[in-house]
Amino acid sequence: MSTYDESLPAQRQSGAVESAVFDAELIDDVPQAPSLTRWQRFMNWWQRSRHVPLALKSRHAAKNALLRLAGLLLWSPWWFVSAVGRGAVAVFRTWRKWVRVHDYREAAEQSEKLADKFIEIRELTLFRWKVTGMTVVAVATAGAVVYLLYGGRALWIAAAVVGLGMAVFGRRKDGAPGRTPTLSGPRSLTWMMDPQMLVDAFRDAKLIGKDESLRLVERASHDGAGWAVTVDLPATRKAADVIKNREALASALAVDELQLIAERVRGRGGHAGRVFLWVADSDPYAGPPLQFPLLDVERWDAWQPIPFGRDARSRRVDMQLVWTSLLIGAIPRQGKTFATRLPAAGLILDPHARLYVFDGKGGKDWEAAANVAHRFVCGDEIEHAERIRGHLVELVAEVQARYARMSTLDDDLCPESKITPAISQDRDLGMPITAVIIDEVQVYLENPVREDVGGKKSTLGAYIADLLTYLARKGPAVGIVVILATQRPDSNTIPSRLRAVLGSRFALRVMDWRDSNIVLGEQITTRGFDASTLLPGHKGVGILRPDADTDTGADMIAKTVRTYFMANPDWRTICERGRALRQEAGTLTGHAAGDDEQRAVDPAAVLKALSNGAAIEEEAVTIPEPLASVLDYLGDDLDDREFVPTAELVAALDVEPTMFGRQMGECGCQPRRGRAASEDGTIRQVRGYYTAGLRTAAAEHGGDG
Ligand SMILES: Nc1ncnc2c1ncn2[C@@H]1O[C@H](COP(=O)(O)OP(=O)(O)OP(=O)(O)O)[C@@H](O)[C@H]1O
Repeated sequence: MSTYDESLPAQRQSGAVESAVFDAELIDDVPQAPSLTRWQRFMNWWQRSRHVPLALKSRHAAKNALLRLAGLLLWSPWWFVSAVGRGAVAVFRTWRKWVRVHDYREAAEQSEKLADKFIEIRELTLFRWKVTGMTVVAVATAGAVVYLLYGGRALWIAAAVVGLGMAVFGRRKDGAPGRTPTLSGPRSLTWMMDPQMLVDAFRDAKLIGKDESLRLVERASHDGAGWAVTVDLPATRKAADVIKNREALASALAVDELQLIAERVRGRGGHAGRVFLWVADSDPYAGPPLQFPLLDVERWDAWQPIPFGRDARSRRVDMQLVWTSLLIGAIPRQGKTFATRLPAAGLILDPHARLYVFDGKGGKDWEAAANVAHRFVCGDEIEHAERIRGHLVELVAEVQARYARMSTLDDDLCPESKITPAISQDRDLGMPITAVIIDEVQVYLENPVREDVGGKKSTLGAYIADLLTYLARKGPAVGIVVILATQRPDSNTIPSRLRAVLGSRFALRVMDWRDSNIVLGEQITTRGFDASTLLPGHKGVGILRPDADTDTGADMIAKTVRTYFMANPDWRTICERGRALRQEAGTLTGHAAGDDEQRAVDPAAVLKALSNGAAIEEEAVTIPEPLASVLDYLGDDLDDREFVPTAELVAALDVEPTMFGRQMGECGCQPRRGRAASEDGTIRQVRGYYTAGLRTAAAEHGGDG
């Protein structure tokens, strides 16, 4: 999947460099292009010169400088008042400590000599109270004298001087803990005025240490519908951790996590510690639906990435279908069918593409595709599931035949034993790009009808899962694309062996983080992506995890995408256009051409293919650490014991307790209070893990629980 910006300027890497910034240091390490002309040389000098003020170097910088100045002026009274307030509190605290002889008292307490020193401390306290009283009287007298001699103005001047002193005393110290007090509301506005706010937010979110700082590659600036900034983390910190803990950073910046985009800057000009942050001014997924760009297109090439939606920064996100397969999961009414119809539309507009469309919902949503699909089944009865099984068996045989046919092609036409555009469009070879699109696939996968598969007892649903697994595993190389959509993304419905071979994933809102992991892949929540946190009102918004093996998915783990909207009449128009294109090209076949007859296939060959292709193999069980070690340690005790104290596990596994707790949480195991016998035999309440919870978590990760 690829993203590119049509409407916004690309993320700026070059640009002006600020000479002095609060706590942060600005750098400019992006290479400049070699100057050619005199004008370019002059501009080069102008941009680099220390003597030319930053604000004169570009219109953008001038705008930012003006905004910054306006901001400074606007905010300065507030800063002063709050600094004086902090100063007053600090002065009061210091005085209180002094008057109560705090340090002396503490030292005596620590050396357990408080009783001996009590009289001494009391005397000193009384003396300091007297000094305080005398000072108050002296100041009041001095105030009265000044007022009598010089009038009220002198008192105001004195108050201002004292206020200034308080402000200096109360100025914020670097690394002061806690949230930075500011006016409520998003703090993105303040970034550009005060990079220290950003540094504080990183500290508050525990992404950098108390004594660490950020290096701003470029000062925060307005970019599109939000504020952008690129920062370098301290040497020991990783950009991936910022992405992972985006929610904490969003909280520190007081914005919704959907508004905060954190991306790694990779390749040239990037490194493992460089993060690009973008905070949307408002909800980036609100507003009128986005129109599907292919509505205005006469035809499309299935080999081209298909427009799928836009990310928060309004950059287009495309989806490459050839070479991969797609799983779409969501709870009902979030836009699953609409999202599934987008890649389908791209394929429909390619007259060379062949479609197998199966709709388990049985409504009107896919009706129009019947006019263009080679195979079409709509309904959730047993007869529908059986017909689908027949069509999938036919397709498995077709995959085998394609492999056999490709092995006879010469190297010019087929250089890599893989389908090419030329092969897929050559009608004599009969290997068009073929998509199997199944909406509400769980309807068929859960079909309990008993089925005898090659002498083994199975169910119709399990057999369909095996066939789909084979197609998703072996099909992409010969031009088969599998697209499955489900409203029940749980591990029982979509077997892990099938999920494991579905390369691209798209999760609209789901019930909880486990379902999110099931659709998007294990551990994705720990990398900062959780589809259960998407908002119900955000129809059509989901997290896309592209196939890392495709060109368009190589550079990103996942991203939140707002899918294009294609209303039913537009969908029908696209299907009609697809039919007309096929009629013109002579490629209208199967159901759409009134031919529903299944090709004769050798069932034994299909069964052999399934077992040879290991489609019925179970996916390797990968239980993440430290859960795997905990299960290892408990062994048979997992069934015999009800509760294991955290202290016991920490000691047995020799791990750091805080980190252990966090990692167990990421594996889905939360510590609870339980009863355990201590060394002296007494029963005590301690924190630990119930073995039932450990078993459930293990099962979630594919173990036998
Ligand atoms: N990209 C989008 N932008 C705006 N609204 C959308 C988008 N996609 C879907 N919707 C809205 O969401 C509603 C539900 O969509 P859809 O029918 O695809 O949901 P679903 O998840 O398939 O539901 P079900 O599981 O009940 O079939 C639609 O009526 C549509 O108006």
